[in-house]
Amino acid sequence: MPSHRYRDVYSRVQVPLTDRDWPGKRLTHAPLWVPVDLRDGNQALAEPMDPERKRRFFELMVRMGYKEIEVGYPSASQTDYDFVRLLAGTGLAPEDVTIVVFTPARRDLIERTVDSIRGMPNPVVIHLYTATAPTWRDVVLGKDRDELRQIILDGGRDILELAGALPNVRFEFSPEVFNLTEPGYVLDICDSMTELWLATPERPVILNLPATVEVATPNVYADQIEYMHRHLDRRDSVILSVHPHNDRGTGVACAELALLAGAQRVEGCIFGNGERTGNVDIATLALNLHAQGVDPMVDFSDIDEICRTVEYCTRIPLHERHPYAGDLVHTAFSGTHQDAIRKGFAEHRRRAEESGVAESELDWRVPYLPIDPADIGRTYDAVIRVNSQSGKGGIVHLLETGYGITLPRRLQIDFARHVQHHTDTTGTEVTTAGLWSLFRRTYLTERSTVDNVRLVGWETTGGDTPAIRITLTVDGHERTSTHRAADPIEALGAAVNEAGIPVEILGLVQQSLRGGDDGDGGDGERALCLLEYRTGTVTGWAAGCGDSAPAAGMNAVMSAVRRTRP
Ligand SMILES: CC(=O)SCCNC(=O)CCNC(=O)[C@H](O)C(C)(C)COP(=O)(O)OP(=O)(O)OC[C@H]1O[C@@H](n2cnc3c(N)ncnc32)[C@H](O)[C@@H]1OP(=O)(O)O
Ligand SMILES: CC(C)C(=O)C(=O)O
Ligand SMILES: [Mg+2]
Repeated sequence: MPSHRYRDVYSRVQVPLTDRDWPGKRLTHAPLWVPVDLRDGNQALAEPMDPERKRRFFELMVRMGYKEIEVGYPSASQTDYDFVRLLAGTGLAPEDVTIVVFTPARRDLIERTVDSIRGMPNPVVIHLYTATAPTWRDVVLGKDRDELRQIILDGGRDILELAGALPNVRFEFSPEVFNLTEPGYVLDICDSMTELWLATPERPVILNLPATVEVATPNVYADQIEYMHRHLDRRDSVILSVHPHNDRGTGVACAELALLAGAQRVEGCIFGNGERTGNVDIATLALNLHAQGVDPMVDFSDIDEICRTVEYCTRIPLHERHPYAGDLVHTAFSGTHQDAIRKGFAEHRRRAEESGVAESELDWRVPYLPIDPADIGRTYDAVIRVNSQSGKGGIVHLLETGYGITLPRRLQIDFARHVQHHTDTTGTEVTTAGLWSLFRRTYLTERSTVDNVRLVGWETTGGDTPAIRITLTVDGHERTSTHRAADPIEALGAAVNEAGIPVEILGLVQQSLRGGDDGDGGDGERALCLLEYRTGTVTGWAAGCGDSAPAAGMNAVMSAVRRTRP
């Protein structure tokens, strides 16, 4: 790799701190969130959102409880301008939602931006940006440090002149590429802006410090933010905001460390759409807080609705492994994880019963699931799925949740071998219904075509000492025998032994069958008998279904008989 072409961040920008407080800090409350999906996210789409998509996205963010939303770059396109006008002219934005509009430092574009917000009943933030880093100054803008400072201050003055008197308007400044800008230079510009805009605690100025292109490990960004936090003038009149991108895949970490370092506000996109590798994902950030016991102050209780809307509006599908929200992130395929999750669920239910606290309110400690999927509106249906990586725990979980069957441990081990063979052979996942069907094919052989032993019928005979009469056909010959037995299952066992079939019943478990995907065990069967038997030195398992426990038991014995005869 031609890695020599790149320089480490320390030789590109001075990292201003040698001692720092942020490593000892903790996240204890949610920051101010500002979704920028309708501006930064939107400008990164191959097909920017049409008005209907913008509106749907906006309504979603309002429903979720965001109180400050960047809605567009009104001087960039008619769609963006019209959307801001729509908000100004309708009650689409609740009165407690602040509308942010974005503009470069160019008077004509600032004028258009201020035009767009006229009559807006909501609080408004006008967000001015200009890149400040050396490469941008030299290569893009062709300005030296002083000239650029002048452009920014001129832009700030234009905004003040055109919108300063509007009582509902506040100001935001972003030194784009803050993370590659000399700390002293960017600090001076930021202080000049808060002075120009007369920042006060009552009308604070937002200073938003972007990692426009992520270039360093998150600790470097945290140092840069802490430096600003410590040195900014009028600190109590500044809302310190961060805006990480995700070029190194560490946008979330940058935002979290920046919050430790003194940031109060985070701009990003729900699920992290945005230029290149995206803006920081504010859904992940919020749910990270939730998973630490901190209320994110945004409602993610219907994550599927959020996913559907974001996917529709951006036309970008969410990855199946996307933190918290992907289709597979609450699913375990691997055996030991499934085993742990199943035990965790059982412990959770038990603790809820014992404590009288609702399962949805109880402390969460199910292994491998960082949060309860139910918190974000997911069911437990897909938590465990079975393939060749799975073990008995997962298989048992699916049969338990799908059909209400609890397999005895030795049968779990026996059946897991059959499932393993099946999944290894097919190379595919097996569903709950598929497991049940495999279980039936393996253990319920009462309807086998190899029908050389059949139970014709049985009845209880009266008298002082009741007995049970069993009629069988064995290899085409009918034979009837009477047995003093506690129940018909024991009698049938004795009858088959007398017929020369050496099946010894070692034990049996009766269970009720609950509806699975196909409604019940099959053919209206409501009872299941699981039976362990021995023939010679070999032990095995058989099962029988029926509309009653005795019927299921008799069928289980016949399954065992047939399993011993080829
Ligand atoms: C990191 C970010 O996300 S920043 C936001 C980026 N978003 C967008 O660019 C989306 C919307 N942008 C647009 O629609 C257009 O770029 C417009 C309407 C703003 C401007 O369009 P145009 O006038 O055609 O200019 P163009 O797109 O080529 O922009 C480059 C010009 O803007 C200047 N410029 C770039 N940023 C800024 C800024 N913040 N303030 C002032 N001027 C700037 C450049 O120096 C360049 O000027 P030059 O033409 O004199 O060399
Ligand atoms: C806040 C602006 C300038 C931005 O989107 C960025 O720097 O990434
Ligand atoms: Mg950005």
